[in-house]
Amino acid sequence: METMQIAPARLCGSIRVPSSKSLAHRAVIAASLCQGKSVLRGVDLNDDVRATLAGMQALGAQAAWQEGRLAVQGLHAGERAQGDCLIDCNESGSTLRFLIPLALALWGEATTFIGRGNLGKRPLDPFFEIMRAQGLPFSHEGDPLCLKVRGPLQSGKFALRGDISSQFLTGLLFALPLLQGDSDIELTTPLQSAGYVELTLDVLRDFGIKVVPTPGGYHVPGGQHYCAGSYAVEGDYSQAAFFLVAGALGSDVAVQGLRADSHQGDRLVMDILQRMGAQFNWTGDALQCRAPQGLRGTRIDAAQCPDIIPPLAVAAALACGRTEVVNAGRLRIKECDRLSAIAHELGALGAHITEQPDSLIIDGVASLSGGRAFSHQDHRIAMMLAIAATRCDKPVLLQEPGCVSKSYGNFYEDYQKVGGVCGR
Ligand SMILES: O=C(O)C1=C[C@@H](OP(=O)(O)O)[C@@H](O)[C@H](O)C1
Ligand SMILES: C=C(OP(=O)(O)O)C(=O)O
Repeated sequence: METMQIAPARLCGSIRVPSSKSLAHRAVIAASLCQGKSVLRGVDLNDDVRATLAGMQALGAQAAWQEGRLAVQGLHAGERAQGDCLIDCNESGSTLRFLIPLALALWGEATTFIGRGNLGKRPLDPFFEIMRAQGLPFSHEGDPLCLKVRGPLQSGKFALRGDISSQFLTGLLFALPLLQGDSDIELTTPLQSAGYVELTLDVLRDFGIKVVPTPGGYHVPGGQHYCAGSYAVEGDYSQAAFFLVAGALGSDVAVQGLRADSHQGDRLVMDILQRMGAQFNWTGDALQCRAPQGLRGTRIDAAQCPDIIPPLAVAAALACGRTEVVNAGRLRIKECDRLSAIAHELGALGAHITEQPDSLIIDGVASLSGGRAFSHQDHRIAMMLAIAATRCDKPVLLQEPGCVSKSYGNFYEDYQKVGGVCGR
């Protein structure tokens, strides 16, 4: 097992966060569905976005790098190669759940989705229900993932749960405009991770697609065409959260590349850290977080912002008093059981965390001790532990650090650039 030693060190300097993984997935998909050529600026080709790009290429899109920009030639319906299609999602839930409805809508033959890690164990039931209701054949093995599906998906009424993953809704919103008839999606349970659906609607609008929100869901006119254009992917708040938390814990890091008016749901990291006593300061596009009086515990609702809970747990572990992270059960169905991983791994470093079925109770301590900790092969757990190391008394010995490539391939380079001390 590979181990990285991360020595305690206060971070100091400025970093440019990678572009938003969520927006990059969406831009690549939308551009791939256009009839012409689109140019995407600022795409960070992490493992997940690479899987989405390769998946859209398997469905018939073409892509090439031109002077640091990604030129995407959309797929032409009816001109695709015939035969079965194989899509390797690697460990990306977004790729899998965004591309299943597209494969059903676009590909006449069978499509096989494969993947690794935890992906085969993450839920797909809302799509299974739709395929059953429409009489579409499918077969599924979870360990490792091997899902075979076959369209054609028909327009119409879709009843969809909103409280498992918003990614099912995003997948349908990409595919339904391509069908001949109109569709209506009715959410049968309240939508969680709703900010991600806002990002989907933003990108759809940018590529000329109309979706009409209705009281209980969405009306999606059929027969629409994605319009090619140029699109710039903004910086990622989910990744910035790690360095903003480091700032709140005494480091001096400026985070560049974020939009102050972003629609990313993980912008909530600023509101939550502010509630804990942190202050934010923008200088141009550089954002800095400080907490001169220290942090205090608070109540954090994870329902709309699951991805920022790992860094916020580090902030809470070192805050004064108790933090409750509630509505957090869905963290168990990510790349690992994140609720359990946060409690165990920060606990191994000296944090006081009690894990409950749907929540974490975190009682702040003055400092962490350091020691051996495991990433669970989950990028956000690895980055969480690196940020915790900035406030440990002794080094953190991080097992399996390489998983950061899922979303932030240069994480350790950036970490070292601002004075972090780590080596294999
Ligand atoms: O649509 C997206 O880009 C994402 C949605 C969220 O998933 P859930 O909707 O399953 O919470 C989030 O956790 C994931 O990292 C990215
Ligand atoms: C859960 C994540 O991504 P996905 O669902 O796309 O695998 C993540 O990036 O934390």
